[in-house]
Amino acid sequence: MISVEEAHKIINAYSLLSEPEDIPIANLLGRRLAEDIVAPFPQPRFHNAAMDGFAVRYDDVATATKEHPISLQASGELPAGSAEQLSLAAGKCIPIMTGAKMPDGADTVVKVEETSGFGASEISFYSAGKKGRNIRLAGEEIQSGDCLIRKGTLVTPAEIGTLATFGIHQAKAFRKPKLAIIASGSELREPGETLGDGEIYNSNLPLLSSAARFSGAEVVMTKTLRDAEHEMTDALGSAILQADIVVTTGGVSEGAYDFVRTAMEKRGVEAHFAKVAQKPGMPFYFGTKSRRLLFGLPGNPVSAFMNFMEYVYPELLKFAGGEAPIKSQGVLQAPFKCEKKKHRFLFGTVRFEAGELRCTPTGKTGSHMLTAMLGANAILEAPANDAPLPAGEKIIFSLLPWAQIF
Ligand SMILES: Nc1nc2c(c(=O)[nH]1)N[C@H]1C(S)=C(S)[C@@H](COP(=O)(O)OP(=O)(O)OC[C@H]3O[C@@H](n4cnc5c(N)ncnc54)[C@H](O)[C@@H]3O)O[C@H]1N2
Ligand code: MOO
Repeated sequence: MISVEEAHKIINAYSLLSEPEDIPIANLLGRRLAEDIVAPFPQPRFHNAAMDGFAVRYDDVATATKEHPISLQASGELPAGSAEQLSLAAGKCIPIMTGAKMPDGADTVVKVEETSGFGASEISFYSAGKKGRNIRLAGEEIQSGDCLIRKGTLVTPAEIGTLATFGIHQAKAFRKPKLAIIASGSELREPGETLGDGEIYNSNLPLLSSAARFSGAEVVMTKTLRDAEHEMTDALGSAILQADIVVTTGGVSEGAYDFVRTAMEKRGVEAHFAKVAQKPGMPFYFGTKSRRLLFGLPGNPVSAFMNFMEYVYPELLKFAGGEAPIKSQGVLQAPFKCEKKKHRFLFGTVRFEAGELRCTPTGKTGSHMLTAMLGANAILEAPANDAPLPAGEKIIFSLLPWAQIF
């Protein structure tokens, strides 16, 4: 049996990173970038008007007031998008719209509200504002060649908008992992079916498939098997063909019908460990085969879920160019029952109250008690300890990916 730290160390040594691919901007949301994005031109690209109004030489209107307006002759017009490079002569003004290129010789834009308005050949100016006012200068936001977005960044609407601003219609991004999930257990029936004596519903498949989607992974195969070695060997064979990461639940401990380890061996998977000193989730297999990671999770739903979040979820994120989620610390509001020789994981709640993060563990501690997860927003954890951690002690927690601190 190895420790949680050792299990992480071994899995980390086999972490996968997908090969980058060119992705059009419409499909980039939620992906991690596999390249730095560099500004192909300055932003703004050219000096342009920030207001609809008149391009002027400031000195021509410097003393204008409502009581003593100054009149200038209007010539030409500059709507946004105009390629014309006009030149402003002294004593004149040019009507200009927001976003239009500044004419040569102009140093200020007076907005139309501070004038007699568009449409006449003679314009009265009622105020000049400040020299340089209402002009967006070329490069004031970004210089050509500046790094806009770093490799590894998760693409959100902010990145999509920035790429579009610079006319970038595709970028190199990491592929999302393909995940296969296999549930084994002759006692399992699917929700919607009728239960026979001694049977239970298969909660692990829907539980893990739905959790996986929050990582961005693509679930390419789900299968439920009876406890028969050839069924597991066949399913592993097709999972290895289709998926980057394979997860099984059940059949991984000491029972007479626990075939995961032997089926993995038959498929030529190299085993790295099969037991971790933790509760829940102690029977836990990890193996690798030709750029595939294979996780044999225990059948108990809480155990399967805890191990999925602790070990598999980070690998799904890393495959797609991300990083393992960061754990935080809060203050216990009730005692946390530790295990003497095992690392303990429990569902719990984290609230922000009186300036601190307050953590309360669930009272449902059994690894078959999946309803302990209802209302939980975090997984709390503590290393092996002879006594419970008392209220007031610090406790480590991981926020569930779909939850918030309340
Ligand atoms: N002699 C020993 N027995 C057990 C040990 C042990 O070390 N020695 N470990 C116990 C622990 S801890 C766990 S956890 C379980 C893990 O066992 P398996 O991974 O082999 O899982 P199964 O025996 O197939 O199932 C365990 C439990 O979970 C239920 N189950 C299975 N699959 C599903 C599913 N898809 N949806 C809902 N529930 C599921 C199954 O009916 C069992 O009740 O082993 C202990 N035993
Ligand atoms: O490792 Mo098991 O999950 O304690 O029931």
